[in-house]
Amino acid sequence: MTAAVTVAGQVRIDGRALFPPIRLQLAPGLWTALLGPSGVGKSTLLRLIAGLPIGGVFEGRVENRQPVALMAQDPGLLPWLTARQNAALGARLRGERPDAARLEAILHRTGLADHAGKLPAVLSGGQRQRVALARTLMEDRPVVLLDEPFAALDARMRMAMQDLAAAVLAGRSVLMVTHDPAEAARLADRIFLLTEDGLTEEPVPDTSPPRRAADPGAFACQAALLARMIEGVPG
Ligand SMILES: Nc1ncnc2c1ncn2[C@@H]1O[C@H](COP(=O)(O)OP(=O)(O)OP(=O)(O)O)[C@@H](O)[C@H]1O
Repeated sequence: MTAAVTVAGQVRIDGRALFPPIRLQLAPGLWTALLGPSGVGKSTLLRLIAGLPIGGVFEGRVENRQPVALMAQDPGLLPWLTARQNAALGARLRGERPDAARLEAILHRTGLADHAGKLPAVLSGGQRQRVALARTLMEDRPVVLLDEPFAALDARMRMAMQDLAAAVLAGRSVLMVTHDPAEAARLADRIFLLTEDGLTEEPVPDTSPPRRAADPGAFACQAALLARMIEGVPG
């Protein structure tokens, strides 16, 4: 079993700490979900683990850093490349030939086969997000960081893409930021909630992910998470 990637410390933006010192450990080979209010620093934690610059000062360390694939909130597609070329971008940037069979299979499984020759400008928001997902699934990395990866998808497509990601990324250490407690309850082996008060680990269902949409344990987990997420909200 590979050592767990861990981010420990705190982040200051303009001198103000976003949250008290935390220690977030990814479950090796499993899915970890991270929820929390907008602006609390979830994407910043992903960028720290990816070794990318952040908008503030990090006081702490990242332990057991490993090669990552990052799917950022913004699909970040190159506008002059087709969906297929964008999906294969990682290999091209490394000067490698993309695995053509794998590329076509992933384009097919992300529902992009009929759109693979189109430029991002003529794709819908959900199609663009699926190109970014396809690009991430093409990468063969031990750690995969997903920032709200299914947020732009309709309910049916979202569930299909969740199942696809769970299958393709089996055995990877995945950290997924999401605002959707149902998504966390369906996909995660471990769930954390980050707030201005710190990081807490939340209970997960006792079944293995990906869970059925109607799984009673996932429903109960979703309800409990929602209650935790709106604690202190008036009304
Ligand atoms: N490049 C930057 N320069 C300055 N401040 C930044 C920069 N990037 C992020 N921030 C600030 O850092 C804080 C945390 O941002 P971050 O994107 O990590 O939040 P988040 O929890 O992912 O939010 P959301 O759920 O809305 O995506 C926010 O207050 C944001 O304004």
